[in-house]
This record gives sequence, structure tokens and C-alpha cells, in this order.
Amino acid sequence: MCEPLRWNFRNGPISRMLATVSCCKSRCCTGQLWARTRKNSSVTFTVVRTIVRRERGRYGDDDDVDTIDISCLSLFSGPRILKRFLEHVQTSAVAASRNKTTIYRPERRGWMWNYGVTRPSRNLNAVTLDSGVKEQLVKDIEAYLNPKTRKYYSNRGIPWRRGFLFYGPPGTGKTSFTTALAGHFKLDVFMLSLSSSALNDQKLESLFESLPTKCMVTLEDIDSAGIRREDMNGEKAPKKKTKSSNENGQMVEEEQGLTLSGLLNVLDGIHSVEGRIIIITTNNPDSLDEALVRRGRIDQRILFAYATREVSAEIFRHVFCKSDDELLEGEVSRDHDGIAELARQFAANFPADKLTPAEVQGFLLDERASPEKAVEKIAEHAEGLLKNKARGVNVASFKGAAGAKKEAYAESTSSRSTLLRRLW
Ligand SMILES: Nc1ncnc2c1ncn2[C@@H]1O[C@H](COP(=O)(O)OP(=O)(O)OP(=O)(O)O)[C@@H](O)[C@H]1O
Repeated sequence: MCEPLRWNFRNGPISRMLATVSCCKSRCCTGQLWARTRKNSSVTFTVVRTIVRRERGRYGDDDDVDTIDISCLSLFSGPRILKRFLEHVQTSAVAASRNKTTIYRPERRGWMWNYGVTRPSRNLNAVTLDSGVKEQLVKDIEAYLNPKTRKYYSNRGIPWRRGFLFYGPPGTGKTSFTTALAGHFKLDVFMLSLSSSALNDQKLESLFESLPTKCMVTLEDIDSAGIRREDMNGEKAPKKKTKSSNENGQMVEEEQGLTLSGLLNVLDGIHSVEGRIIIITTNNPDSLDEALVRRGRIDQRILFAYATREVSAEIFRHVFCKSDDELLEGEVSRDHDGIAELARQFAANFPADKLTPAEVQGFLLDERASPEKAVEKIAEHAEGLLKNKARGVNVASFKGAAGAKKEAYAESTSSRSTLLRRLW
């Protein structure tokens, strides 16, 4: 085995990539690296050990340095080729991640994060919220990520963390806005569905331990996760156990499910990484334990509400203002003033605070060939949708629905409670 190569990376995609690949507790990984040489022959490196260490800069992420030790078997052409290969990976990763957001989810067994999926960043303008909400949130996060804020927190011994609760009915933009925020601030998103049966306290801890500094973590389905609080005498409720393979592939008995103390521990216990943003999304905020949403864990609570008239007009403009290269055959270009006028008429016919932005968008996309028709039809469409909702039917927006069959299905499955606009 040749001498380990030691290489320092400023916080950049390669360190994140390797940190994610090697995100088991010891931050070691083995594997094969494959590279093509200048002379067009290929070289395979058998990597027997990769260690990533992060040395925190004093203030700001730009000072963080990752040291990566890579040990290889048989490096015929010497270390230079491996260095060149890594440089190439880093350059390509930087280019590939420009204007993209990478979203990570846990791998099947739940011990570590899977390879991230990279998507074009969502524009903040694509998500319409009540006026002022978006601007205020962006300002808040901007201030939080400022290196001077980190210095301020550190000088006073205050943990540098920020938590948000996004709550509201399904289809009001909680997930869309989270990914748009991550794109805006160039942060990777680590998404965790707490209702996953694969998750338990140990796995949650392992996942949180391997988070990079400065990232966005979203905790979804928190209300359906069945998180248990240990009883008041400090005795733990008995947990179910199942057999499954651990992070090293050995069969072990594992406790099933998450506990509240396990969750609180990763949120602000010794393993909680400073510099990250936690976003908890829920349709049902009343079901959350007070301890989970207390100040310090959750700093801001944002309601994602049914669409107001103003929001409906903005979604209308968003759907119908098209650039020339988006026009279908036979479609004529519309001037933006004309669309703005139609948006005003649409808003006037729109029943405020009754439909979700997702429902408005779905209807407008169905009618995207004619904004005038959309203005004409919205009142009737909304009435039908609301009637069906009142009866517990949730499929009114499907065109050409084969009636009875679909309605029967929807009636049997729709049990989601309606969440009304409420103030905290
Ligand atoms: N406020 C909004 N502005 C623009 N589009 C929206 C908005 N809310 C929802 N949408 C559209 O509806 C779709 C569903 O939204 P999203 O998944 O973000 O809702 P959600 O509140 O996270 O729902 P759930 O609670 O079911 O996870 C998105 O693809 C988005 O295009």
C-alpha cells in the first residue's frame, strides 16, 4: 500500500461528496476510483481507506478545511494521477452544481445518506406566499448565515442554529419553498421522513452526525411519525425490536421507531451540528409536542395558508406570462399588461382562502391554452371543488373522471382533516 495522500480542500463539492460517500461513523470508506490518463489508457485505484476530517474555521464556512487521507493499493503511475483525478472531479462537481440543488435522503437501511439527487434550483418567485412572508424569511436566513452572526453567537456561547416550523394544509408550498430557499442560499438539502419505519434513534443520530456544516435539514411527516414521549417517571416505554443488518452489514436486533428524546437529542444535543437550518413541515401543528417546538428549537413558525386573491393573481401571472420560446404551435404571444388585467379579473372571481395554491396551479395548467377561459371558469370550478371536498371527494380537478369509480375511491381514502388558517 502506498503512503496515504493528504489533501486539503476548502469547503467545496468534493469534500461534501466524499463526506457523503464516507458517512459511516468512522468516516472511512473503501472502493474503486477509475480514471483515464492523458494517453487514454485507464487506471484503477483500489482505495482501501479514505478519511475525511473537518477542521472548522473560526468564523464562517469559508474558513473550514477538509483534510482527506486516501490510501490506495498499487498506484502504478504514482500519486500525481490521483491528484489530477480528484481535481477533475472537483472542477466537474463545481460546474455540475451551478444553479442546482442537491437533495439527499437516507439510504434504505437508514444509517447513512444516499447519493444526492441534483435538480435545477427552484426560483423563489415560483412559490407564491402572502405578501411579506417570503421577504421576511429570506432576510432572516441571510442574517443567520452571515459570518458575523456566527461570530456573535460564538462570542456569547449561544448555539448557532436556526429552526423553522412550516405548517399548513397539503399543497400550500411547504416543500417547494424549502427547496427554493436551499437553491437561493446554495445549500444542500437533507430530507428526512420521520414516519419511515426504517428509522430509529440510533440511525437518526448517525444521520445527523454526518451532516456537513451549513446545510438545510427538513423533517417531514412529523405528525404521523408516532413519536413517543417516555413516561413522566423517566421509565422508558418498551420498544419493539426487529432483526436487520447494521451499518457494517451484520445482523443485529434493532429497536424500532423514534422517541421524542431521540429527536430532541439530535436537534440540540451534543451531536447537533452548528450552522444548519432545520425546517420541520407539518399539516397538523397541534399534534406536536410542546418540547419540540419551543423557542431555541423552533425560532419561527410560518403558516402556509389557502390562496388569497392576491396569491391567486400571482399564480395566474406566473402560469400565463410566457416567453416566445415557450409558445406552442399556433399560440400567440400575449403582452404582459393584458395578462395582468386578466389576473385582476381572475382574482375578483376567485373565492379567497378556500383553495390551496396547488389546486389553483393545477386548474390554471389545465386551462393554460386560454387565460380568458380560466377567468370565466374559476368560480364554477371552485364551487364544484368545494362541494366535493365537503362531501369528502377529492378528485374534482381530474378531467374526464370516470365518475363513480373514482369518487368511490376518493371517498374511501380521503380522511385528511381540514386545517383552517390560524394564528400562533
Ligand atoms: N404557494 C405556492 N406557490 C406556487 N406553487 C405552489 C404553492 N404551493 C404549492 N404549489 C404547487 O403545488 C405543488 C405541491 O406543493 P408542495 O409539495 O410544496 O406542498 P406542501 O405544502 O409541501 O404539501 P404536503 O404538505 O402535502 O407535503 C408544487 O409542485 C407547487 O408547484
